[in-house]
Amino acid sequence: MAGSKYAYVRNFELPDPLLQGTFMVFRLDGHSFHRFSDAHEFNKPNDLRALQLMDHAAQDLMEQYPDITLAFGESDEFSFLIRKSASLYNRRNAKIVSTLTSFFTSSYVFRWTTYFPDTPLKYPPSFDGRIVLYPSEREIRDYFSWRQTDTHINNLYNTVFWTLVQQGGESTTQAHATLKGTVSKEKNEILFSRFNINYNTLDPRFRKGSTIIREEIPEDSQTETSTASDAAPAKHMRSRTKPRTRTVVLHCDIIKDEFWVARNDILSS
Ligand SMILES: Nc1nc2c(ncn2[C@@H]2O[C@H](COP(=O)(O)OP(=O)(O)OP(=O)(O)O)[C@@H](O)[C@H]2O)c(=O)[nH]1
Ligand SMILES: [Mg+2]
Repeated sequence: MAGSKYAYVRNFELPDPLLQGTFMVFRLDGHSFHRFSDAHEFNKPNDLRALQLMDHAAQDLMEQYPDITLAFGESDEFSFLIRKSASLYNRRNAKIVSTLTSFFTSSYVFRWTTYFPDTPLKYPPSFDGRIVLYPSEREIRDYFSWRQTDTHINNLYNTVFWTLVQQGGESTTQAHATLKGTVSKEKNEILFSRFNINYNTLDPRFRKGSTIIREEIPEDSQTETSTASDAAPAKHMRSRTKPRTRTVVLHCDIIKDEFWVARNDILSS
């Protein structure tokens, strides 16, 4: 059918392909979550329910998009590694970013009541999203090390800050002043000497963030009701050669070589 006289406006749309053969890192971040966490009374410094909800939305996204091989999340953000060879939406930048951000956001809202049964949503949360391309494995490993180091720095600060306020009776202004200019060692020392808290024994979830990988489901536990990914085709259509996988949340050291050596499939293809 011939286009209308208006159809020429389409020519103003520009292609936005992402370079082939490069790793894509898709990161999303809660918009104004300082306000959102206050409005919904998140526990300070870490709200387990909020973190588990983020993890669940991230798992939903990985189950929807098999090209994602790894995810890492902390606070109100999550990063996803999309394989180099992915042809997802013809590698169109805006299409991938908008669709994945939208899917994650709706999953977050969809599962809200599971984690916050007694806290009605006061307004719709939103997330921003972006993709950064990286040429090689080195940058990918450094990228995830960067995010996990950030988790550590933020969590140590927030832990000491809120301990000074909640257990030390300091005002938030005083706590800021107490921590001003301190290095990690001094923050650890404040926790230990004043509150008898050994930072290294606190829940690794808070110290190390959430790392989500895929693992193969053993053949004998593959049932119709399993929570496996791969947007499961009918059982009789499944390829026998391609094992089904499920996503698993870990709180481990993604910075260490061991993580990558044990899971070389994350960076392959
Ligand atoms: N109390 C509490 N607050 C949290 C938790 N996780 C995230 N937040 C809040 O979310 C904020 C996330 O930081 P940012 O992403 O830098 O800040 P933001 O307000 O979301 O601002 P933009 O991302 O720039 O829109 C933190 O500063 C906290 O205020 C949590 O577990 N407990
Ligand atoms: Mg944010």
